[in-house]
Amino acid sequence: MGKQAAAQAITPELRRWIVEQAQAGHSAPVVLQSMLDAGWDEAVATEAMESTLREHLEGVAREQGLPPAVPVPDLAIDDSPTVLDAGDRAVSVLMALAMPRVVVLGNLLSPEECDALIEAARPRMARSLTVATRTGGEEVNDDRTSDGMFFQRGETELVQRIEARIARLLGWPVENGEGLQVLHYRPGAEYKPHYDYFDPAEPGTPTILKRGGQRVGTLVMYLNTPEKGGGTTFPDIHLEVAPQRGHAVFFSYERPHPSTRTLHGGAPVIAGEKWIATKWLREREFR
Ligand SMILES: O=C(O)CCC(=O)C(=O)O
Ligand SMILES: [Fe+2]
Repeated sequence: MGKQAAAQAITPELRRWIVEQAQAGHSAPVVLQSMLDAGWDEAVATEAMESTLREHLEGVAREQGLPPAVPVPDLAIDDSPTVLDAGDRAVSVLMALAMPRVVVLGNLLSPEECDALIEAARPRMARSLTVATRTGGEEVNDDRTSDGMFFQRGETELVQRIEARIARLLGWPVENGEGLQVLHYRPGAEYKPHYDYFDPAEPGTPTILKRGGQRVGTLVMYLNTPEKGGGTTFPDIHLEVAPQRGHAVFFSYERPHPSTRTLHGGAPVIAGEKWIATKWLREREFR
């Protein structure tokens, strides 16, 4: 059995040893097991590994000139639950990837909620604009051939309910969310692969960041099920999420950089149509 946790200090020597093990190609479970075999308390060993490797990777990233990592929203799925309590609803976990963080959820929205969102959005749809990082304004973008609209945060009782559910699931304040965006794709419409964070190299980005900082996470909720096509694709990781009504895909990005491998897009709708609601999460309060 391990020594008393209180008696076990995470020393610089231990940190150096952990980094050496990782550099020698030993996987995290193997390194952890050898620490346990040597008498380390499991909680202390896990914390030592996590904090050491996080700091080490952050140092390597900084040396490579990457922007610093920031905290991101996430789901409480460390112990592999099949169902999450979203307050007013039991949401299923259908697939989870750690790096990049991508989680597919089932039953996030009821069929009635999906229909009600579509009907509330329908009269307000216009050709989608994207945020123009060159200027900080908005512009029509040929990469995005859908129609869209934004709800104000908390605009209706339904929007409020969904936003509260999302905040609870992701452990991220409602105030840090942008207003819900609803998008409608007709056959042939698509959203070419892109990143949701704002490119730090673009001149308009500092203006955009004044409203709540960077985007750090995205939740795409499917409001209907197209007959064919319309999946959400992640080209870097060869993943395509099927658009099923009431399901959602969440992903996060701890720095505004392609190394997050969160390149994604809406594949062309081949038959039928596609409706989604997207919630973007910011670092801070979005006003
Ligand atoms: O249509 C999709 O599946 C993806 C939508 C998307 O990338 C976005 O709204 O930022
Ligand atoms: Fe996106």
